[in-house]
Amino acid sequence: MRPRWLLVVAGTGTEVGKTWAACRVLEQARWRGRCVAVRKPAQSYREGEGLTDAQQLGAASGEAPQRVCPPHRGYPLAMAPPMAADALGRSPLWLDELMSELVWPAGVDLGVVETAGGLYSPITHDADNVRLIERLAPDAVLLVADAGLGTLNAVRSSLPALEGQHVEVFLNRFDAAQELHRRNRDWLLREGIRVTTDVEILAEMAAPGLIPSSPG
Ligand SMILES: C[C@@H]1NC(=O)N[C@@H]1CCCCCC(=O)O
Repeated sequence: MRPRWLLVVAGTGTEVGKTWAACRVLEQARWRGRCVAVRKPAQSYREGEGLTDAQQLGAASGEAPQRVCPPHRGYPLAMAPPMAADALGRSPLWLDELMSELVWPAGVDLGVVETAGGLYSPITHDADNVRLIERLAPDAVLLVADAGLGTLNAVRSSLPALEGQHVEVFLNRFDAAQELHRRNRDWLLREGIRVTTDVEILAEMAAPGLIPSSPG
């Protein structure tokens, strides 16, 4: 059963803070009494280096990590998941299989899918995250980018890959005291890009369908 609102959390690259942002969205929606669920179709990680993405996301959504990412889709090697599968001698990943494993419980208000790596990073042997997002046909995409130097290129080169999607850009690690951060935000806004730097309103931005319209 499809969630009422399906949000993809994608990134301009790896380690820009996708998991952190996804956790904040899930927590905010839960605080508002919404039923949430999160999926990471495949993940790779450095073994012994803290919590995996699925563990962090599960803590935020209240789900077991193995429901967030099936254990056979977890690769203890920091590479794109299909590359890690090759390197570990495990079977190849196919988009159709990942899609069929994405199962949602009934009655979910907000379903979040977190991608792995940047938009053009391969997620399976036959697809990158752009294709995964096309197949998911989400209600919105939260594109997470770092707020510092390189932001303009990272955001502007990612957006064409998301043509046709409703995109909200979140500038992570934004520091209003830094002129570069402020100017990056203003530059993107001036180009008509929807940008937020405020983590407190992330869920409202990324999932406006969660806020019930007032009667009358
Ligand atoms: C280690 C990170 N964890 C995860 O699940 N995905 C990241 C992997 C990023 C792969 C980037 C491949 C590339 O674009 O070169």
